[in-house]
Amino acid sequence: MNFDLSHEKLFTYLLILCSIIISFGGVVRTHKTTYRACAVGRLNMAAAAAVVFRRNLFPLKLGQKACALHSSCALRDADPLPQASFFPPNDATMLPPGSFSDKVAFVTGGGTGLGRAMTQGLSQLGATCVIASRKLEVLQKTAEEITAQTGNKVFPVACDVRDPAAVAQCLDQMEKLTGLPDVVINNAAGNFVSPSEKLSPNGWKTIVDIVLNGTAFVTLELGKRLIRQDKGASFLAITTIYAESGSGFVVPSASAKAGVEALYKSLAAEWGRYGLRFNIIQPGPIRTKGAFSRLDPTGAFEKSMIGRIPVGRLGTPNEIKNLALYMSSHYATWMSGAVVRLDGGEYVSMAGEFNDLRKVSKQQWDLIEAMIRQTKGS
Ligand SMILES: CCCCC/C=C\C/C=C\C/C=C\C=C\C(=O)SCCNC(=O)CCNC(=O)[C@H](O)C(C)(C)COP(=O)(O)OP(=O)(O)OC[C@H]1O[C@@H](n2cnc3c(N)ncnc32)[C@H](O)[C@@H]1OP(=O)(O)O
Ligand SMILES: NC(=O)C1=CN([C@@H]2O[C@H](COP(=O)(O)OP(=O)(O)OC[C@H]3O[C@@H](n4cnc5c(N)ncnc54)[C@H](OP(=O)(O)O)[C@@H]3O)[C@@H](O)[C@H]2O)C=CC1
Repeated sequence: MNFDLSHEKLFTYLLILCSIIISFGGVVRTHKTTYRACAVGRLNMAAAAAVVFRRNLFPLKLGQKACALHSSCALRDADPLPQASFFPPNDATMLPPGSFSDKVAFVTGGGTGLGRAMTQGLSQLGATCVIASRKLEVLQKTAEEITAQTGNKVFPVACDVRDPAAVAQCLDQMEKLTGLPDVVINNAAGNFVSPSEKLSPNGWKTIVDIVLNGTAFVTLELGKRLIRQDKGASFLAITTIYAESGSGFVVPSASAKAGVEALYKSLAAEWGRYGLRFNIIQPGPIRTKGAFSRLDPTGAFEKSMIGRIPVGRLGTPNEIKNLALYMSSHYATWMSGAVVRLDGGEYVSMAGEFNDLRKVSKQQWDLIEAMIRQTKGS
């Protein structure tokens, strides 16, 4: 019998064995690294298997704790590249105080991640905010925390944007609480990575319903009400850089986000006459629990993702906040139909045919140049 076991395979099998031991609650030492299973019960096995998967793709640093697939664990934090020190994020709120005094802002998905950061910024600059999503407790907690910080009211309203009747009810509630908004941010989304051949019709529908139909229901219903009251407003949609390129493994999201961009560009053209502006932000990767737990649950891809961002780091929620505040403010009244990419250069970095030549060393360049110069004729 031919046992073709390379060192690499043996190591993998050893790790799988370790992961099984971990799943029974143990602590295992391999290669001077201590892995403590961060999950309990049934999640133990999945977490440990994820560690094995990740380790085989991108080795963990010695001493780094494995923490995959469990909500009680902090998200992993892959190191930025050296050039990131040139580009530190500036999290301070950029616009002058009072920029949104007497304004009302409506933010979908405002309880978590980027939506929460944008709500915090709007509130800090004087806006009264209404945040809407499915989980009322999450919204309530965020609303209390922000109000305590800024002194301005944040109203939580439960709403599943997939349901047009629920959207109408939510807007009725907002009208009673605050009146119609001056600023609307369509930020709610759903997503998960999956090979397209594994997608069920309901998997497809769920994402398209949240992202495209949800944005359309909110935007059309609010637009009609604003038009009836002859009130102007700024609409902003949060899409993604792959809305433009498309992307495998997130096909429903890519399709729905592209639809959102078409919706917003179309309405910018049609509804300017009613005092309504429509703009789009395409963020690159920003570590939020919502996104990373569904798009890189093992943490295997974070390092390579950072590697292709010219600025050498992920974005921060506050960087999106500052751009969103500007685009929604009275400083940006001439901006409509705009699509602004904020991604540390990731999109162009992935697009350029020759960009992998960044990996070529100085000595290799000398060699390459010499070879090219030696070539005569064609
Ligand atoms: C190269 C690697 C790159 C790594 C990238 C890392 C970082 C990120 C970088 C860039 C990010 C760019 C864009 C990000 C866009 C985003 O939108 S991020 C925001 C993500 N946030 C959320 O998704 C929050 C809300 N999400 C949810 O509530 C749920 O995840 C869900 C969207 C599934 C909706 O929940 P619910 O309504 O409860 O649906 P169900 O659980 O009932 O599921 C509905 C159907 O979908 C199927 N399904 C669910 N998960 C999967 C899966 N993982 N794979 C395949 N199918 C799935 C489920 O089975 C249901 O279908 P059936 O009824 O079974 O047929
Ligand atoms: N983080 C990133 O790297 C990137 C994010 N984006 C975009 O940024 C936006 C925010 O994402 P992020 O903050 O990272 O992730 P989150 O998961 O934190 O945000 C998504 C929000 O949408 C809400 N939501 C989901 N489904 C529904 C629904 N059916 N009805 C109402 N609300 C819903 C969720 O609240 P609840 O569960 O209470 O309903 C949640 O607050 C999204 O549009 C996303 O596509 C784009 C590119 C990169």
